[in-house]
Order: sequence, then C-alpha cells, then structure tokens
Amino acid sequence: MTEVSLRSLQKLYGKTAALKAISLDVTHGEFVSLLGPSGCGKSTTLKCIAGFEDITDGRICFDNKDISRKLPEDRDIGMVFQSYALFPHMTVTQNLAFGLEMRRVPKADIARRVASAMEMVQLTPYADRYPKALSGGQQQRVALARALVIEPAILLLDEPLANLDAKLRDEMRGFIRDLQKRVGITTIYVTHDQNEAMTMSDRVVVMFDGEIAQAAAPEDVYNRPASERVARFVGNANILDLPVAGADAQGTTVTLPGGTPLHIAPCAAPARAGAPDRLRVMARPEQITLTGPGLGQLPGRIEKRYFSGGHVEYTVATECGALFVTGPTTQHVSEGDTVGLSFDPARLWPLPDPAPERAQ
Ligand SMILES: Nc1ncnc2c1ncn2[C@@H]1O[C@H](COP(=O)(O)OP(=O)(O)OP(=O)(O)O)[C@@H](O)[C@H]1O
Repeated sequence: MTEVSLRSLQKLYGKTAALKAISLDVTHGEFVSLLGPSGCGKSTTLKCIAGFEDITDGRICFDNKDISRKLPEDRDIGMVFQSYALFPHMTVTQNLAFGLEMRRVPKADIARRVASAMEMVQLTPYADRYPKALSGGQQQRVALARALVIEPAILLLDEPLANLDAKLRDEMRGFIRDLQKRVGITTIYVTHDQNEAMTMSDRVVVMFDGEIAQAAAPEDVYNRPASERVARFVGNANILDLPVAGADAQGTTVTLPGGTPLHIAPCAAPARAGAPDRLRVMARPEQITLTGPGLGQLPGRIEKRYFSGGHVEYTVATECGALFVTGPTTQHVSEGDTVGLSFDPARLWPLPDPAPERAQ
C-alpha cells in the first residue's frame, strides 16, 4: 500500500490555472474521492498523478519519494476511465493479460493472475467473450480487473460509472468499494456525483476552481461544510441569515422571525466582517421537522409537495424564505396547508461569511 502526497501542485494550461497549488495527503489504503463541478480540476489532478500531464509546479510523492518527473509506466498505477478503454479485438482474458505481457511476466504467472483477477470481478464465465458481447457493467468490471491485475500501488478511477444506468451504478458503487477494501489499495476516485462520493469514500475532497475547498469524511462534508459553496454543492442546503442576540464561549444565540431564540454551538466560522450582528446557519432538509400550525419555532405554508418514494419533499414558504424540508410518507400535509417548522439547534451549522466566495 502506498501513500500519495500532492505538495503545492500547480497545473497551468496556457493562462488557465487548472490547479492552483493544491496539497493533499492520501494515506495507505484510503479511498478518496475528488468531487466538484465540471472544470474544477478533478481530472487534471488524476492525470498529473498518473503522469499523463506534466505538472507546472509543486511535487507529487508516493511514499515520500518524488515521482513528479517519472514516466506514467514507471509510476505503478492502475487506471480506469469512464469509457472503459478495453481492446475491442481482444477477449476478456486477452484484455487482462495484455498489461502483464507488456511487463514480461512469465506465462504461468500471467494465467494464474488473470484467473484470479477474473474471479475477483466475477467474470470467469465470460473469459472468452469480446467486449462488445458484454453489458456496460461487465465491461467496466473488465476494466477494473485489468487495472488491478498488474497489482498496482495506486488505483485511479475517472468517473468510471458515468456511462452506466442508475441501477447498475448503485450496484457497481458497492462492488468497487467492497473490492477496494478487500484488496486494500490506495484509491483516488473522480466524480461529480455527490452521492457516489459520499457512499464510497473514506474522505471526500471538494474542489472548486482548481482549489480544494474541503477534504474531510463524508459526514463532516455534509454536516459541517467548510463554506456555503460546499454546503450548497453537497446536497440540499437551507441557509438562514439570522440576527445574533448574544454570544459566549458556549456558542451563539440567534433569533428566528417571531423572536424564538436558537442556541448554536460554537464552531470555527469566523465572525462576519460586514455584518457581525448576523449569522448564516445551514439546516439540511431532513434536519427540519414539519409540525402542526402554531407548533415548532417558525410558521410556514406548504408551497410544493413532491412524493419521492421513500419520503416526501416540501417547499415551505417562511419569513426566512422558501425552505426545503423532507418528511415521512406517513405525514398527511398538503399544498397550501399552514404548518410549523421545528429546528434542532444541535444540528444547525454556522457558516463563514460567504462574501469572499462570491467574489471569486
Ligand atoms: N488539455 C487542456 N488544454 C487546455 N485547458 C484544459 C485542458 N484540460 C483541461 N483544461 C482546463 O482545465 C480546467 C480543469 O479541467 P478538468 O478536466 O480537470 O476539470 P474536471 O473537474 O475534471 O471537469 P469534468 O468533470 O468536466 O471532467 C478546465 O478549465 C479545463 O477547461
């Protein structure tokens, strides 16, 4: 298992700064996802690690050794792309054997390692098929096995599930994660799908505009986002801009319209330079409870109601603006109903001043 360190990694394409001096340590056997909108630099990061792109500045280290100038074939990396990139004129067995033959592995070892990799991705019955006779999910499993059969130190995956339909994507998520845990290989996974990043990763690295906005466990990124932009990118976020009634070492007290105080636990959110008497707090939809009229801490009216299978989604008009709330399907609330909203202050998250982000 190998540790990957990116140290002030910079990549310029002409005048475009695809990566602005990013630093990241991925530990032995860790599964890290790079998550962010299109163009934020996820694929560039992966290509630099793989050696397909030269870096402009900074260093890439594997186990503390600088490999920034090594050729891709000398980096000991397995890579899986969105497009599978299988050899169409080769059978599954031949696709898997190719990398080993290139490395001049003895024939008997090739047969054993190919059989074992095929078993690992449950494709043994398809050994003699050509890629075009396989489903998308099966082809992606061949691509995975082909990356793993060379026993690389690091596995890099670039949106490997993007071409699959929703159900297969769900299955493959679990499959890749289980396989990665079993093999214990250090893995860096690129996706713009926040659910994929959250369900699969030990750590999620959120990127915007060539920079890392937050690198943390999925729960932390979701519940304790480092900024309003992260809060809004990772799931639905209600942002309430509330007046501060007082603050001490135990936290900050804010006031909801109507005067109900909410005590927010202290956090690292800096005081807002422009408006120190207000605090922006985040509440996820499932962290707000719908109650009857006159109950809860904030009155509202149901504007929209969407049944979504396992739960119901509501847009609720309030004095704090339209809030997005989810509730159980057993609750009978209709569009136009007056309701009360109840907040659990322990689950509200204070956000830093959004002004610098908007200025970007
Ligand atoms: N070969 C290139 N030449 C010039 N600019 C490039 C090149 N490759 C990437 N870029 C630019 O670098 C920035 C980062 O691109 P990158 O492909 O890393 O983003 P991404 O987050 O992977 O996006 P996507 O999810 O759309 O693949 C973008 O502004 C992109 O236009």
